[in-house]
Amino acid sequence: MRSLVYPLGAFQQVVDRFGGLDLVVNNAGILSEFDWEKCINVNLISVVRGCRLGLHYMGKQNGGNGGLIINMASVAGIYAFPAPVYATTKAGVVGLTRSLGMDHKFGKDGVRVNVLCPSFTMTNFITDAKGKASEEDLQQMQDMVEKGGGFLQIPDVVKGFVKLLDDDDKNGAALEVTLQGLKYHGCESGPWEHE
Ligand SMILES: NC(=O)C1=CN([C@@H]2O[C@H](COP(=O)(O)OP(=O)(O)OC[C@H]3O[C@@H](n4cnc5c(N)ncnc54)[C@H](O)[C@@H]3O)[C@@H](O)[C@H]2O)C=CC1
Ligand SMILES: CCCCCC(=O)CC\C=C/C=C/C=C/[C@@H](O)[C@@H](O)CCCC(=O)O
Repeated sequence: MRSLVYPLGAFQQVVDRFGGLDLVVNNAGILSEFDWEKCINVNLISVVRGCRLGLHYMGKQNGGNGGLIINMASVAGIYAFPAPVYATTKAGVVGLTRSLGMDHKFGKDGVRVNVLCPSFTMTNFITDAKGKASEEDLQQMQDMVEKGGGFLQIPDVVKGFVKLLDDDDKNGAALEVTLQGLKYHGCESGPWEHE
């Protein structure tokens, strides 16, 4: 996903084979605090690229039928997190989603955009984390895991994903997934919205 060539080819292959596109999930993500530019490329720039391709192929203004984009961010994109660059990329994905989910954009392209923000989930991401951030920060993360009651399992995140598929009235919203359950972080209106 770090260049346009491959994803563009993949999107076009899907459209050619299935006659259209209904759902885009921008899932790829890494922890890489030392090679931080790689982290920004994979976690943020690639997600912008995936959203733009999804809007290109699904957008009604381009002859598409509308659709849904689900971006994978993290609770680290909402609250402070010991890996600052990783957190920055995830906060960027949350901001991107909220902005793409504005009503006037949906009115034009008919594409709903949401973001899933899980907490610590036991996947290869965790078992491969050693060396991707400082020992001190990784220890802080482990302390957070223990204070939070442990790791989510993949089915817990899937529940949040399915909720986003179903809730078609939450355009632009972020859905937080923790061991305490699912919680929407809506699109708080800005100061310009107030009378
Ligand atoms: N595991 C966790 O604790 C949490 C993970 N997330 C996010 O969930 C998403 C999925 O992560 P996991 O499944 O947990 O980790 P994972 O490491 O098991 O999966 C990440 C996937 O991204 C792919 N990927 C990495 N760089 C890529 C690139 N340049 N181009 C194409 N694909 C690439 C990898 O091949 C891998 O399949 C990530 O965005 C991650 O930041 C969010 C919150 C918590
Ligand atoms: C509260 C914010 C949670 C955000 C979680 C994420 O977005 C992804 C997690 C990012 C880094 C996690 C690193 C975890 C480090 C330690 O838990 C790890 O060293 C423990 C080793 C786990 C194992 O192999 O059993």
